[in-house]
Amino acid sequence: MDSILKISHLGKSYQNAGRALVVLDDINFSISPGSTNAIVGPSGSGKTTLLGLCAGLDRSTTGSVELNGIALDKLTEDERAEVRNRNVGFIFQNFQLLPTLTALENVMVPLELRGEKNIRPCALELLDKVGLADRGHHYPLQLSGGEQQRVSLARALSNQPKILFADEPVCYGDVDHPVPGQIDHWVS
Ligand SMILES: Nc1ncnc2c1ncn2[C@@H]1O[C@H](COP(=O)(O)OP(=O)(O)OP(=O)(O)O)[C@@H](O)[C@H]1O
Repeated sequence: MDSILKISHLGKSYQNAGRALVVLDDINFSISPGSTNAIVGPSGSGKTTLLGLCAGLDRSTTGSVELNGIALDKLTEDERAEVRNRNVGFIFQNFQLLPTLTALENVMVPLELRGEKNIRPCALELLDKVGLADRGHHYPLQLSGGEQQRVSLARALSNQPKILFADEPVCYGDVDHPVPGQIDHWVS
């Protein structure tokens, strides 16, 4: 496969109080398998919007997204969710951890939703990979920003994604715990 992600003539507008705000207009690029890529731009330029479209979290206004050979624009919401489930890991800018669940439980949620077995040891192994095996019983608010981000990374890796999207991945540095080498494609 030439590209794991192919974006063609992508556009996105939001409607605010009856007025259209054009955030993305005619965006074109491809991401090669095995590569690490960064999307860089000023605040408000549309990076989060673009990542959401690439990951199939949202629909574009114009153009197309092809993820791992699948044209997302032609799919229903449920079909897109299934494609995300099988292909995508996503680390949100604000991590989106569930505040009433512990770090371990947060990582267990997607495993449980997929009906997997042995979810506790599996989630513990993922937390171990990001250096947080001993913090599984902590709630998100009891963790630092970088630790919360690593819990979010562990959760994002739980479906062994083919492509990992990370919104603002460098706001917390951690040289001791780089992203595990199992990820083939990394977009941030
Ligand atoms: N759901 C929405 N409805 C209306 N406007 C939105 C929505 N989401 C984003 N926008 C607008 O789209 C623009 C791009 O937002 P986006 O979050 O993609 O930018 P960004 O480059 O990720 O910004 P930052 O670096 O500050 O996080 C902003 O002006 C924002 O106000």
